[in-house]
Amino acid sequence: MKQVKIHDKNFQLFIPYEKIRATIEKMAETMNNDLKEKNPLFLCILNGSFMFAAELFKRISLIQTEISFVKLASYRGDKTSGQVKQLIGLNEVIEGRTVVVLEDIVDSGLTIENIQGQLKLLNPREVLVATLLLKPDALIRDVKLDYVGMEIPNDFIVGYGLDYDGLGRNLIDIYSVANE
Ligand SMILES: O=P(O)(O)OC[C@H]1O[C@H](OP(=O)(O)OP(=O)(O)O)[C@H](O)[C@@H]1O
Ligand SMILES: Nc1nc2[nH]cnc2c(=O)[nH]1
Repeated sequence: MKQVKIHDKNFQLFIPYEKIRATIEKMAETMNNDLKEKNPLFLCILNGSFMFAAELFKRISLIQTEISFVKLASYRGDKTSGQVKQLIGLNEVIEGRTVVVLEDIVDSGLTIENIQGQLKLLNPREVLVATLLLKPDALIRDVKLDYVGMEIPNDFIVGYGLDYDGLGRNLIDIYSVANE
């Protein structure tokens, strides 16, 4: 069994690349059917989603489509607002458009809920969400997810864009933390 040590933790192979690729191929096929005539704007949420976004977007066969890359920036607000995560880097006008948010993982659901809320203020036609991975047992928010690649258990994972303290994003397969 393939293993890797990152910082202080051991990880074992969990989802091989071939399975990831096949999952994304299926997602793209469904989206190609659903999003015809919609001129969708895909929004890749950096950092973790870059590999998923690249693998998916090259399989989107529509001509009228674009992709853009945004990030959630943490900064200290005033004492009352506390920690605020603001969506930055969105240069496109999304009013009246179909936006497809691309996430690598939905865990608690807090991030995607925040992103959906911020995008809806800009009056898009609709905000759809595509996530490669979902941890159903970790969800604490009732979020609407339109395309889910795979459901996984509530264990910490790395690889394929996902990091452990900055490292592991370059692993081609997905690994899960080993129980020791
Ligand atoms: O559902 P949640 O519990 O909110 O977790 C999901 C979020 O966590 C990860 O991002 P992270 O904050 O680790 O940033 P990164 O993508 O830059 O690694 C992932 O890319 C999602 O955006
Ligand atoms: N690397 C990593 N980031 C996450 N963000 C939310 N859940 C996870 C996870 O399991 N692994």
